[in-house]
Amino acid sequence: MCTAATYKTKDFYMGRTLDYECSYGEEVTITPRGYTFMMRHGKPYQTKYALIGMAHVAGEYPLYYDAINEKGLGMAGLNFVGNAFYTEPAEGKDNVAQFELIPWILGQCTSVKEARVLLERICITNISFHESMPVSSLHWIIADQDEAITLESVREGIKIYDNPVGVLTNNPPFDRQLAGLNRYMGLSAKQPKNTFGGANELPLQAYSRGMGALGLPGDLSSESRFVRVSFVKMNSLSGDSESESVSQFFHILGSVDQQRGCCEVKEGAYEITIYTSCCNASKGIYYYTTYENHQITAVDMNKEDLNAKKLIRFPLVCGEQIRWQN
Ligand SMILES: C[C@H](CCC(=O)NCCS(=O)(=O)O)[C@H]1CC[C@H]2[C@@H]3[C@H](O)C[C@@H]4C[C@H](O)CC[C@]4(C)[C@H]3C[C@H](O)[C@]12C
Repeated sequence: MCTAATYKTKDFYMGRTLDYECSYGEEVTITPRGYTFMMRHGKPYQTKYALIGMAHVAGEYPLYYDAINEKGLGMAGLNFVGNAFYTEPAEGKDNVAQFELIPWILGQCTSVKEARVLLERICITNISFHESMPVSSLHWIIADQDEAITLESVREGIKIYDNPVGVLTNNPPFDRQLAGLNRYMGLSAKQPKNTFGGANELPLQAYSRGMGALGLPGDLSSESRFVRVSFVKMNSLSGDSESESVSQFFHILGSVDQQRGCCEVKEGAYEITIYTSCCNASKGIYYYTTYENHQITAVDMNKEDLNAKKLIRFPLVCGEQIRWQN
């Protein structure tokens, strides 16, 4: 399972949890401007804008899971198993393999508005990066400071949904996830009023704090995480400084954190939150924590040469960094 969310204070933030039972060996990776991608279906393509994100680097190829670009546009791919449907290349379309999609969009768009134009002629193809790698079944959130959309390639074709909550998890398809929120419209951060018996009121009491959100689902299913993180995000309050915003963002995604042992995917294998990211998309900073490193680590793309010829790679800092006080 995975969860992605956006957050706006003075700057625009976007991030995700990457939940899985094994890691593919990812690194924070900067793709500079003018980097050439050998496209599977067409002419080589050069990025106009630099991007920073989490990627598994194969040779000199960054296989991005999520990223932002230097213009403040962000994108994340989340599992969509059983619903994602990619096709053969189509005549007259921009044929883009699933693993090429993030650099294809972020390398040439400055906003969701521009991405929408590009997506009108896209065909996401079912070719794998390498025979040793499966084709991932994903859907994507694409967001900037003004709006967010969800992109799904399903059997009926390409679907683009406005995403007014700025949240994405996994199955079912996004329209059903969003409709699911209707069931929770009574939830509130305020204490509940007693309306239980209508005119025949019972003397019921709110005997504990937090009862306004009673019924908020607490389990790890994708639908429940969608509701929970949407509630937390929509009610979130923080100062707008960098540290207050980043701190609050990690708390938002903390509401869907997965602890080892709670979600068995096969005998003896458990899904965990491998990493949690928070990108300041306005400033080009990638913050992350890992399952075993709760200290926030950051990489600022603007401290690097964005016109470099090669990928700039940062292996993840893993292992708890404990600050001893005595
Ligand atoms: C496993 C990851 C998604 C995590 C997730 O959504 N978990 C939810 C599980 S479930 O639905 O609830 O069952 C996905 C997100 C991005 C994926 C990677 C990226 O797409 C980049 C390449 C693409 C290649 O085709 C496969 C390797 C890969 C390196 C992918 C491995 C894996 O599928 C990743 C890492």
